[in-house]
Amino acid sequence: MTSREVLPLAPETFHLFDTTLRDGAQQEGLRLSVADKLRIAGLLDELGVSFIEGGWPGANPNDTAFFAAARDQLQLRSAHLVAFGSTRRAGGSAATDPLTQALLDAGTEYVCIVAKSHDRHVTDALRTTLEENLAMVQDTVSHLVSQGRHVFVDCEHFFDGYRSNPGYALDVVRTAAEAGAEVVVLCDTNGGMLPSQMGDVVSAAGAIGVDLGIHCHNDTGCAVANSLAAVEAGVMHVQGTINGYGERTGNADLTTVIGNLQLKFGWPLLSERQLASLTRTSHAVAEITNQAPHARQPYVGHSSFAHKAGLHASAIKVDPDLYQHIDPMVVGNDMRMLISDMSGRANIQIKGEQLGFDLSDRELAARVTEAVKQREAAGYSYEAADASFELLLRSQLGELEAPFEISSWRVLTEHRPGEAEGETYSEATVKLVAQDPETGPKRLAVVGEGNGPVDALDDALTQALAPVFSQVERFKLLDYRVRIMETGGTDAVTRTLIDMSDGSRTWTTVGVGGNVIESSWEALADAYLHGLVNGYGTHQPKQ
Ligand SMILES: CC(=O)SCCNC(=O)CCNC(=O)[C@H](O)C(C)(C)COP(=O)(O)OP(=O)(O)OC[C@H]1O[C@@H](n2cnc3c(N)ncnc32)[C@H](O)[C@@H]1OP(=O)(O)O
Ligand SMILES: CC(=O)C(=O)O
Repeated sequence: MTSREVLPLAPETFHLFDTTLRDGAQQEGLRLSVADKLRIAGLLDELGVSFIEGGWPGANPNDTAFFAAARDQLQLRSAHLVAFGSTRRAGGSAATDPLTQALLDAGTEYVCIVAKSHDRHVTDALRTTLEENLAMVQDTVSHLVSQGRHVFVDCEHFFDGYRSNPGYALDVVRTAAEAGAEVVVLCDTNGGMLPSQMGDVVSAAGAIGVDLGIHCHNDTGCAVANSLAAVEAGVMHVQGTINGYGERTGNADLTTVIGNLQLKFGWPLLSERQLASLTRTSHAVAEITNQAPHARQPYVGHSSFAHKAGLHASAIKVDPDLYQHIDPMVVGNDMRMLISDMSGRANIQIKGEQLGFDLSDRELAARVTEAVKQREAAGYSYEAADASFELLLRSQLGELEAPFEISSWRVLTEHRPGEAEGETYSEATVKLVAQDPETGPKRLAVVGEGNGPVDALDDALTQALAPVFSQVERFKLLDYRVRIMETGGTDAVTRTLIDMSDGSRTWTTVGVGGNVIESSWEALADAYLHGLVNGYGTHQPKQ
């Protein structure tokens, strides 16, 4: 881990400003209810951000209701809630502007208003004069200050505005500062900047002598880098969103910004405990917003500390720092070792150790590595299927005492004309021998039903095993993924991955076959085998 002191600024006066609930909610496909917003605000407060921008009161009933609910229900420990709005309408007065009043009615101590700072936006979008826009900034900020609010001003399109008319863009910053804004935030609204272009512009605004903030969008893929460049140029307030949610390509991802400020700049912005909640917060917010987590997200992604290549694993075995820029635990993440055809002995040894097996014997590790490579060549993929890898390992070690053996299975699917649209129905027969721990081998033959062949096989397998292993009734098939693939030659093979759960843990198996039923059956049978071998579904699972 490298850490360096970047700035003379005191970290304790630095603002981490989260706008997930306002700009994050501007993302396509993202919709937050009042309850969602309250939950996310609670998570952000626990994480330790300084400000939580909650939305635009008066712009829509949901945001207005959020601020009303926040007043009654939200008890923030350290963060301040911020209401967002804009400068008053052209030609009006802040004192009588309905949206400015709604901002005050939100009842927050802090407000953030967006102001135009690009001359062409003033003349073409606002359709007013440059002087009137300055008057709008002055009037709105001073009115809000006179009503006891701490005011931040977002200078929209500041960087494009500075390129078009630097004097005017700076006049907007100066006007906001003179009217009482505590922080003037330079916004890369179109997200078109590059890190090397930030410093000079930020320094020019800094010469005005007001505290500056930065708000970057990610249209060049540089939102985080641009934010850090602005911090290096002297801003003391960074705006961003959890997981980089936001309009178009999103905002600066605050999880990455925090990781970098704390672990690379060496600023203790969050406590150790708060920093260790970064991954959990990112995933919890993804869950609430119903967005799939981004596996390769820096610091907090599922793959951020996942190692696949054999050479990497062999060095990691000596010292994990050799292939990791930080200790993943610091941000609440974890190192994962992936098993694949790119594995060498070291991957297998580390993974085996994590699963509780001693693979220190080089020959044994080499034999398992070879078995993995052979099976991967045949179409198996162990990267996501830890449970199948564990079964392979047990079998290679001669430690697999199978609690059941399949004698045969069969599945039929038929279409039955019904009263309306008819129905498709599947029936499966499974014959097996279960090793009853008390009475010995027991031969069982069962017919299962389902709305599809895999469902019917699952039903039959559960029914067949349940008389001997009642815990299988807690096993539930959670997810089922099929992929048709070519392997070396001309024949296609089908690979199936199955996620199974017993309610408290989830495991994944892989099956491969010449058709979808065959591969599904292998993954399904292995999922039951893995669950039983490990004692899942019982109250006291084997360790
Ligand atoms: C860069 C950003 O992301 S800023 C945040 C943007 N977020 C949003 O727009 C989401 C919430 N917005 C809304 O619900 C609506 O746009 C509202 C309620 C704010 C306004 O709705 P409407 O009154 O129907 O106006 P509409 O959205 O069509 O146009 C915006 C108006 O605000 C004006 N306006 C735009 N920016 C500003 C500003 N900084 N200060 C004052 N007025 C502004 C526009 O000129 C336009 O005026 P017009 O009605 O005279 O044409
Ligand atoms: C204010 C804001 O969201 C922007 O300029 O992008």
